[in-house]
Amino acid sequence: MPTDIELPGPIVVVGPPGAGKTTVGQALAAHLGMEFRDTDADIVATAGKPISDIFVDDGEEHFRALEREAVAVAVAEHQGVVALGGGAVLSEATRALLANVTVVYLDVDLSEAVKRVELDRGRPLLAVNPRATLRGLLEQRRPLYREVATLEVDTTGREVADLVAQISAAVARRRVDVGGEQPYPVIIGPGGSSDIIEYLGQATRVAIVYTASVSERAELVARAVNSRVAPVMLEVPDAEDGKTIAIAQQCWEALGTEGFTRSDLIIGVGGGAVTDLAGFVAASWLRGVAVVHVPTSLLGMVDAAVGGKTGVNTSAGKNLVGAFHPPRAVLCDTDSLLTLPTPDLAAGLAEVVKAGFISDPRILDLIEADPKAALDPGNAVMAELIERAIAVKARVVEADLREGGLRAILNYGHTFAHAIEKVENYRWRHGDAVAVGMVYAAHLGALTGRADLVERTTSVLSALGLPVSYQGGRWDDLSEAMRIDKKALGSTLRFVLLEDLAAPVIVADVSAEHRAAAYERVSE
Ligand SMILES: NC(=O)c1ccc[n+]([C@@H]2O[C@H](COP(=O)([O-])OP(=O)(O)OC[C@H]3O[C@@H](n4cnc5c(N)ncnc54)[C@H](O)[C@@H]3O)[C@@H](O)[C@H]2O)c1
Ligand SMILES: O=C(O)C(=O)C[C@@H](O)[C@H](O)[C@H](O)COP(=O)(O)O
Repeated sequence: MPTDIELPGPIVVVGPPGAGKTTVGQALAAHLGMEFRDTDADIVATAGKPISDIFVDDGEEHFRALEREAVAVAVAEHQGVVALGGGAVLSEATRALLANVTVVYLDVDLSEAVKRVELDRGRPLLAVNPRATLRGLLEQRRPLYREVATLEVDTTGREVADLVAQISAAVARRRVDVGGEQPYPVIIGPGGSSDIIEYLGQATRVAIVYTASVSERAELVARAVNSRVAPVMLEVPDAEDGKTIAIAQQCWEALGTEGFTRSDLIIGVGGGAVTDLAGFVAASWLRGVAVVHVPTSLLGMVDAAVGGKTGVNTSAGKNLVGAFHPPRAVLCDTDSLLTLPTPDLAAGLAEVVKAGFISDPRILDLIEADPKAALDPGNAVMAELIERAIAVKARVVEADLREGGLRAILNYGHTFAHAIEKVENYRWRHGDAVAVGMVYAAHLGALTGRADLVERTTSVLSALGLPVSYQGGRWDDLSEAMRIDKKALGSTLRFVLLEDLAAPVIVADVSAEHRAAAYERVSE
């Protein structure tokens, strides 16, 4: 995948002897393409003798002072992975050096720690009776490791590769570049929203559009912005209630009052509804000011905030008023996902599944292998899914921003989904509607002689707890709602169907009989 890894500074690895700081630290550094550094090795180089000799000749206190100095230098200079000696956290001054650093605490249970250190007898504090000594060390130091840790990982009985995948997903930021006429980065990873300061440009005024549900996230962004400009906070109604022309109008009024000019900036902090609205306000104010999206929902990260489609709903249908307006950057702070309710995580995964069917079947394999992991924001599987889905969208929108052709494939399942949303007065989650819409499209595909992906579609969506059917007896309303679809040409409806997995086509000749028959099959 065409992605880079960005680190928010060095990653420091701490933990007791036998936890695997060197082995895991080196493997993590290799995986991230970074350098590995070990403060014990730095101390040996500075002192010109082995650590055991420093303990014997100069005493532990002297060693801790050398260690403090080595940690201070490493944290200030190094951008890779730094492993500290097991006792480094004993010094309060050393712990203070770790206050604003990403620290991974590797833990291990006593028996496995004993086994591991018995293979490595060169440790001064473990020369005699390692089991009792280790037990004492673990009891004394565990609270101190926890005090400095950003992430705690139990290494007992686990493979190094598995640990590396978990840690890198949890601490490293990834980047997907969206190319095309107006390129921009999508940054993915924990804590990413604080990067906002890099994307303020020349702005002397900044407006943050957000909903009450994510006020803490908006506050974090506001604090970061505030070091340059005091932002105007524009709280809007939640979800689709905020995606209206009336709310856009209120935002325009606020921008007018604040005297927003073309060099100023709008930031959307929230789910897809907020980023669609904020993007539309930015696209229309003075015919276009910059917008940075900080999506807080999974669906916002993998789809809505990326690609430059912005808009609001009207009484005639979903997203019928809008503009193509690419953002300056998209900051996917995956810490946000920790507060997102599971049904909203699942709804976001519906768009990820879509990316799997239209372009990247590895997504489907990953979800089918472990649907629970796919729904777990702390799991490396979810991190990989986010990145893969964004990469699919990036490759499509950079080739066809204004949906002249290819981009329509991103609408797979959406003709029926948007009809459900309209008929349900926008009270259905978008992702839930897309799930049912994909089952409908799979039936249409099978009915029209293409690949039969109905079983795979329903099973992968059901595994995520997503709906796969819709109530019967609503065909007239639904087919009326489907008439106003942005893919339609004149009175001809066009559907995205799959010739096969990852082989989408845009089809204009789906008969009324097939459309109605697919509804019968998807209805409960
Ligand atoms: N522009 C595009 O390309 C594009 C693509 C896909 C979807 N969309 C649009 O995106 C919208 C759907 O996005 P969505 O699923 O994010 O819905 P949403 O914006 O309505 O958010 C869903 C719910 O989650 C809450 N929420 C968001 N982040 C949270 C967090 N971190 N913690 C707790 N609660 C949180 C919201 O307040 C809301 O109640 C639809 O309007 C859809 O049309 C646009
Ligand atoms: O980005 C696109 O293009 C998409 O179609 C992505 C869809 O997942 C998304 O729901 C989008 O908002 C639908 O666009 P619309 O043009 O059908 O309103």
